Amino acid sequence: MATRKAVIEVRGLGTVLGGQTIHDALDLDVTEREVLAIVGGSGSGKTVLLRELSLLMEPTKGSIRLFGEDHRKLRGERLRDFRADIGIMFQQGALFTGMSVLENVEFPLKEHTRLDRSSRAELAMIKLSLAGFPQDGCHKKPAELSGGMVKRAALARALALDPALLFLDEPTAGLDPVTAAAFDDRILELRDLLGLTVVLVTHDLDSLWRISDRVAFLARKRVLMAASIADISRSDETEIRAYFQGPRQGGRPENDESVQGD
Ligand SMILES: Nc1ncnc2c1ncn2[C@@H]1O[C@H](COP(=O)(O)OP(=O)(O)OP(=O)(O)O)[C@@H](O)[C@H]1O
Repeated sequence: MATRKAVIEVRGLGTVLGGQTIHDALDLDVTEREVLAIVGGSGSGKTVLLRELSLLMEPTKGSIRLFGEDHRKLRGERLRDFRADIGIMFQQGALFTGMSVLENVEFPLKEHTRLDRSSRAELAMIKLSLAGFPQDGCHKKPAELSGGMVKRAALARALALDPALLFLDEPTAGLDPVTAAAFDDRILELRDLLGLTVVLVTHDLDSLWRISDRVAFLARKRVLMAASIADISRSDETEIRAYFQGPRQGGRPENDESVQGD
């Protein structure tokens, strides 16, 4: 099988925020069409890492190569182009509350393309449909939507510019298990259909088993281990054991056949 290209290569990343070291000498690779989940205890720096990988925040040290390009060389127009190739779904959806769902999904198209209004609306409807958002709800405001619908609208907006790379911050948080599983399945379908590379932060163990190809476990300010969820959950590292065998996790069978390898 042909080797897959690296989409993200992180080397020696360091982050200091408010005098506190969050990451130190952190390395991570993500390959094309991979679903990589970032996990770790609260405050281990998952969201900060996601923001750095998605070019929303500059690390203090080290390099992030995206599609082979060093983030430090991305400026002005080039940075704008790169940002357009990245879809981000924030934790609470981060939809504009004063706009309808359709206007929210149209927004990036308005910012980054010269499409006219009707073409924008047409494309936005396609993205909403890809995200599984019901057509008849597209004129609703975010406050009128259920949690699951907010996530789907936010996903549609993240897909607006046909990104190659999709970042999801706790996509299933706050969803009931059935809605969460349906959302996970949608992510996998989109990965296959659109050839996306997906990086997500999650605390949802069901999601980890269902969709991740690999899991990067953050502890001691770095990626302590990056491997399949089956391997990670069997690790002897103290932090990993504590995380997966904590009182709320329940554990998983040794040979869970629903798990798909690389
Ligand atoms: N803008 C900021 N300024 C100062 N400190 C920050 C800033 N953003 C995050 N931090 C700190 O960085 C650390 C890591 O935060 P982060 O949100 O990445 O953690 P996390 O692993 O995503 O946690 P959780 O699972 O609880 O969401 C925390 O101690 C947080 O207080």
